[in-house]
Amino acid sequence: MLSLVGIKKTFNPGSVNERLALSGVSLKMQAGEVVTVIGGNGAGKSTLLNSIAGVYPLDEGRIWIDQQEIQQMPEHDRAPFIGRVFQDPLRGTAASMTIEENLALALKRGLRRKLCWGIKAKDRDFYREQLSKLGLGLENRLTTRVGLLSGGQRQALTLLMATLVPPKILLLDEHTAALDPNTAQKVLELTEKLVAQHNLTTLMVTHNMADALRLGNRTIMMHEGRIILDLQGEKRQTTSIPDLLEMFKKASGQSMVNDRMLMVAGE
Ligand SMILES: Nc1ncnc2c1ncn2[C@@H]1O[C@H](COP(=O)(O)OP(=O)(O)OP(=O)(O)O)[C@@H](O)[C@H]1O
Repeated sequence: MLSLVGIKKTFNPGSVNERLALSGVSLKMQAGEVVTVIGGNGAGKSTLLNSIAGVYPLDEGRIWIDQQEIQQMPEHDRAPFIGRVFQDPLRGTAASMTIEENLALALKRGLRRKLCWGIKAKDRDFYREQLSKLGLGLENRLTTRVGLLSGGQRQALTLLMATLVPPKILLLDEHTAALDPNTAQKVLELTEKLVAQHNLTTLMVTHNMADALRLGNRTIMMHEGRIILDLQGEKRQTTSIPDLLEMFKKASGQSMVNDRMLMVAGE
């Protein structure tokens, strides 16, 4: 379904700010597979997701989604089949537009036709039905500007928008990290529900080791731009958080340091 072969990316090559972000990443995912991604600061997790989304050109490597080779395809051409949710709740929605206008935009994402702003009664019924699944009462606030919503409400709406036209692949980049623990839990539950409902092939970066092992069916660990561990099946089911930290130490020769992970530990 998704296939990455030998992805390499260095930022600012040849300058004092040169940063090796991906040093030959290969990964194959089956349709419907949900892979959680963990690793220390600067391991290359976001760069991996950005490479799939086409945010910047790769130095080397090839990417296929289904039979289509996409590494040369510009970001906007990939957008119709890639859903994304970022850490920052402000990024996925347009603050000055209403909830229904945001949903109308999301619905047209997959269609190559001009935007038409007439929102019909039939569309509103559909939006209400979809919003009611979030359990946040947003179905009664279709004409509320999104800028007035809380971070958690915005992130739930972003998730709904990213999956309204089911994407071929869903990329979640620490999408609950900026939320308070209760809201983060609700957004995670919603994520599981939407992913299961559409059987979405998903890559989810998280700093939360428990979530990494509990959610989805496979966990990859990154370090210095490489995948150093790929856990699935029975082995994953019997792996604990201390096991995971030990595996990281063994594979990388270092202790895993991730500032957001430490924040969770301190809660
Ligand atoms: N746009 C960019 N310009 C320059 N350097 C970048 C850019 N994006 C990432 N990097 C660098 O590439 C490396 C990998 O960064 P990346 O954000 O992918 O790591 P990460 O695993 O997501 O880390 P974190 O958990 O800290 O967010 C880091 O050294 C980072 O500083």
